[in-house]
Amino acid sequence: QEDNEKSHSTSIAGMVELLKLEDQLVENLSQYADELEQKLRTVRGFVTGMRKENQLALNQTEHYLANPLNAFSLIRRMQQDWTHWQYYMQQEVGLKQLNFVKEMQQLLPTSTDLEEAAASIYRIHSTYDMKVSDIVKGLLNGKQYAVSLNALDSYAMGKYLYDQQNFGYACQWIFQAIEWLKNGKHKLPLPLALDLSEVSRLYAESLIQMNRYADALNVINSALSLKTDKVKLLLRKSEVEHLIRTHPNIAPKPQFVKQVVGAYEHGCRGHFPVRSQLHCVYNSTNSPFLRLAPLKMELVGLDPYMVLYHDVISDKEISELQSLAVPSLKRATVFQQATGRNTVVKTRTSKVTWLADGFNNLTGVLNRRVMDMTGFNVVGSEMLQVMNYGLGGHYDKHYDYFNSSLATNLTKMNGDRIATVLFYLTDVEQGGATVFPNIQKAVFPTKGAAIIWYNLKHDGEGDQRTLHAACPVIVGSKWVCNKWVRERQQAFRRPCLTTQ
Ligand SMILES: O=C(O)CCC(=O)C(=O)O
Ligand SMILES: [Fe+2]
Repeated sequence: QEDNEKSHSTSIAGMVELLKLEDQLVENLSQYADELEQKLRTVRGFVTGMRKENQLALNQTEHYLANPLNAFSLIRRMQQDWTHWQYYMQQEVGLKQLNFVKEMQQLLPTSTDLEEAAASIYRIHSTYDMKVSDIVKGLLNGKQYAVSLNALDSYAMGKYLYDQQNFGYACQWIFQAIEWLKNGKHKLPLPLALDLSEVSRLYAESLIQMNRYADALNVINSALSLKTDKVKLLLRKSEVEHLIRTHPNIAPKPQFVKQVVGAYEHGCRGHFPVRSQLHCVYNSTNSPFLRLAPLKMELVGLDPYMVLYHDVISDKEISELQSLAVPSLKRATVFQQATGRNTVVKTRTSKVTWLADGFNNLTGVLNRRVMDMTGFNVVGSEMLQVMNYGLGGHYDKHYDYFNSSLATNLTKMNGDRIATVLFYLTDVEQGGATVFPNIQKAVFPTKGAAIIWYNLKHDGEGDQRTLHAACPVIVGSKWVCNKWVRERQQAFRRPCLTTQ
């Protein structure tokens, strides 16, 4: 992915500018309609008058022309007026609006944006085991929304999956597009009209890819019975008939790539054992401050050490963090051991910004709170990272610690990431859990909470049980803020809670 790609779909907050742009484009099209209407009204007005005069004359031709005023006027208007009309008709209407649309093209989402958006819908679909027929109707993970997808949306999904050679799922989406088009109720307006024969052809191609030649032939035949462009269909039809003759006993390929439902998916779907609420305590010991203002702490696990604090960041602090972050959100990257560089990857779709410790009062306050919660010193740790997920936003399974044998200079200086502190800045309506598939723990975001875990074992080696992921968001704008606490400063601080 190019650096200049905006990656529109990877953050909900970042997509707000698209809505504003859409507003401008709709207003522009409305002005275009006004201009057309203005011209139309002028023309219609004249036609009425001209036709009246002309009809009057035609009913009594010689009598009409016998009058010198009529004769003169006829000559005059025929000599002059039609030249004016010719120029008037030639004048282009709405040039200004046309230029505006041309100018805005560079700000519109690219084909890469559309692919990413389609990949995200597919990710939601497969991670949560939904049905395409439900999704198009706005039924997401068992919850009905007043939203649906039209034929163009479904076709775009089908086309994307076809290009990904994911033919079984492509078929499901294309089928929905065909149903939509056949159901005459929803007619798409002309400039956007979808050609049913084109859609049927893609459906047939997907079936052919799955060796379902007879089904493909049925689709082609049914498309041929419609008033559509038939040439390509007829050509393909004879080829499919040939395939059927030459492969009479071919077995259809399995409709779907076998998807292993692993611990990760189970966690995302909320199928891990529920945490017992028994381990809820007030922490008033980590720092002198906590003696005055104890924090609600829920023990998630002892080994690896993992706690969930409730109500540790206020709504006011959250909105300040968000407004600080919005202007500088950039697509998140992941450090690649192979190249030693941070790179945009498909496995992490969100936008982030970093806030230096001394950025303002709030960053100072939050860093002190991290110290209170963890008992760790944050000097030499990483900056606060504020993150907003987008459409189907996720972060695939990963460790937060570095691979120590390939340590970077930064790691060497301040040590590895001994602990992760993850503030949840929003609730997430559906999806978006943080899951630890190796230890069967899942935490669903609650606004104001923060989860903390240790990434390293006592010997400083990475603890593989901390493998974790951010599940795809289904519905919601998920905001988090994290702090990676580095090892170097913590020589005497690691609390004795962990036993090893
Ligand atoms: O957003 C989440 O739930 C987890 C984020 C995460 O693991 C990370 O940013 O390293
Ligand atoms: Fe992480």
